[in-house]
Amino acid sequence: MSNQNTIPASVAMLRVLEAWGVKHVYGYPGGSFNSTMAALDAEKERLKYVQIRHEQVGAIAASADAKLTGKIAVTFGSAGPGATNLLTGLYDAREDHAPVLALIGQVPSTNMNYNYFQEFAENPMFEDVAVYNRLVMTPESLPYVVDKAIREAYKYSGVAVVVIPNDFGYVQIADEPYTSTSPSDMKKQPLPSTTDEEADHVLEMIKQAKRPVIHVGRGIGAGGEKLVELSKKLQIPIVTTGLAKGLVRDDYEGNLGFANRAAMKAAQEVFGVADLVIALGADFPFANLVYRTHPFKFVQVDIDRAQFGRHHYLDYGIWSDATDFVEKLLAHSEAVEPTPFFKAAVADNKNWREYLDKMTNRETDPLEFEPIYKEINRIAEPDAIFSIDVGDNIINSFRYLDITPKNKWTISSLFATMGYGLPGAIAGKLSYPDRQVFNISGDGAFSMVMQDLITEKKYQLPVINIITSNTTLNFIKSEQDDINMVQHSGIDIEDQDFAMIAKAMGIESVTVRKSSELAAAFDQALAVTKAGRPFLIDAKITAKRGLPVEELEMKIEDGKLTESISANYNANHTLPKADSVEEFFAAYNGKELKPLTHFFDEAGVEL
Ligand SMILES: CC(=O)OP(=O)(O)O
Repeated sequence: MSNQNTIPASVAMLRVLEAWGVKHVYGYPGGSFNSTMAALDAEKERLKYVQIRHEQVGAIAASADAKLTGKIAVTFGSAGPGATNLLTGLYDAREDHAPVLALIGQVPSTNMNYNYFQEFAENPMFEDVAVYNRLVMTPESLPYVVDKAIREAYKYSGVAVVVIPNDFGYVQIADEPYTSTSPSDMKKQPLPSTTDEEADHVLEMIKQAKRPVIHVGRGIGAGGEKLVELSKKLQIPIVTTGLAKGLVRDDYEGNLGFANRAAMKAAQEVFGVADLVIALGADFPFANLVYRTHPFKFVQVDIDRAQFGRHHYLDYGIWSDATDFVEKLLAHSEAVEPTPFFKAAVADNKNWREYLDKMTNRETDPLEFEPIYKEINRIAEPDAIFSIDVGDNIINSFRYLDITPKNKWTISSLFATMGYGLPGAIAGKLSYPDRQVFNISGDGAFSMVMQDLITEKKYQLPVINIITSNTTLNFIKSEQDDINMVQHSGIDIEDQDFAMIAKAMGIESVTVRKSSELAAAFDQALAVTKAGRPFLIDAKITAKRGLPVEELEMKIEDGKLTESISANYNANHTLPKADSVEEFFAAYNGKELKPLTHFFDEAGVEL
């Protein structure tokens, strides 16, 4: 090595990240991470260190970054609490299949196994969350292990963990590239496709069905328009999973939206009468609730055969890319005459979407949540990025936010990590500095991470933060309602003046209490963020529940459809009582809403 240039092992490691196109890393320093901190300083022209104020925020930001970009995102924490604080964000990444690299500080190798300050066996803790989980054993292997970790994170769309004894980072090693990234690394795997026989088999099943429904997930990718074509051609309504929102355009009359808890009425009702469900690139975590309500034939199309039968026993499984499946069905099928069932589904959908429009256009004093979404939609640019926190905003944004494939939006879908909105928005703005970014958070979720508003200030990230604040964990309150808890418990939270908190951090802000104040607040948010500064709107809303369409139950017996409200709903002591479906709708401002039975009768659907 004598006549060869050398560099610190930690610098060699960061150069591996740079070679993989990493532009920033999220973390907070600690003594056991100082060799990497020194390297981050040395490499600061090429790799930005983003100083978050809690490791959990860094790990969630990395998860959101990877979900938004599809590329490896990096976070770090030092030994002990720095490492343990990362876990929640790393699980978030694991559950949503995001490639994330976590660099973990460890005490110097010379002190390991002496119960040294902040020392603990870190790898066992990360065993469950990680697809790759290694302790670096020599300084020379540090950059290699990190390169391998990135490859594994990409391969398995998961979390790779590298634990680094601090002293190794200081050791001079040969100045070599340590990675050989090439365009091939980013090549997409060839996707499985649908055979002619499979397409014909499913078309035959569709012909035999009276009420087929397509349940599409994000596996449809860019194939939304093709799916719309198929839906029209075969007269099959589309129900989406939450994550497929925006992939099939909302203004298509046959797109009923999503079923179950965060649901649209027509989707819930039509799903409730389906006799054939085609799950298309969909991993639906509420399948146990929705798929098991009544018998139907089930076709599953997925690029991962290991998913077959995961949510429902299969009548027919096709190992295929979703869009390829749609294209094959288009090529093999003849157009179907308009069917009464499809007509009824479309009319039901129209009735519901008109109700949603009405709800956003109302004047409300005190403020209710729906008009806020009207304002967001008004000022949102066509390619805006939305980071939405866990809680009612998930349901409400599914229902009320206008999203097209030009937008990006990110949520914590399977892990449902409260405190996701703010870190997600930080990631959005760092990775897409030219795009408008919204953070939409409830007061409970926001206050779990609000110290990191200062990060928006520090890096001048012009995020529009909207805090829907009702001093209640409203989503959890609904869950308590749904199990008829006699007394709500633990869901009241103290009011906080978030606008004042923002101001104390040097961030401009405003408090809104009625809908007539919204337009001015959102205009101000637009002006301030266009000038390159973050803004916060503290929207003091009521703690009302949106119409819980998941309480609607369909039954077909003796050739007759009946629709009712679940017995559970009416046993509830806190929600508005309703003796009929019509009364139920009226209790939620929906006098004009009609049950599916009405649309079946109108269209002459024969059962
Ligand atoms: C988790 C939760 O209940 O959040 P929200 O109050 O925003 O619905």
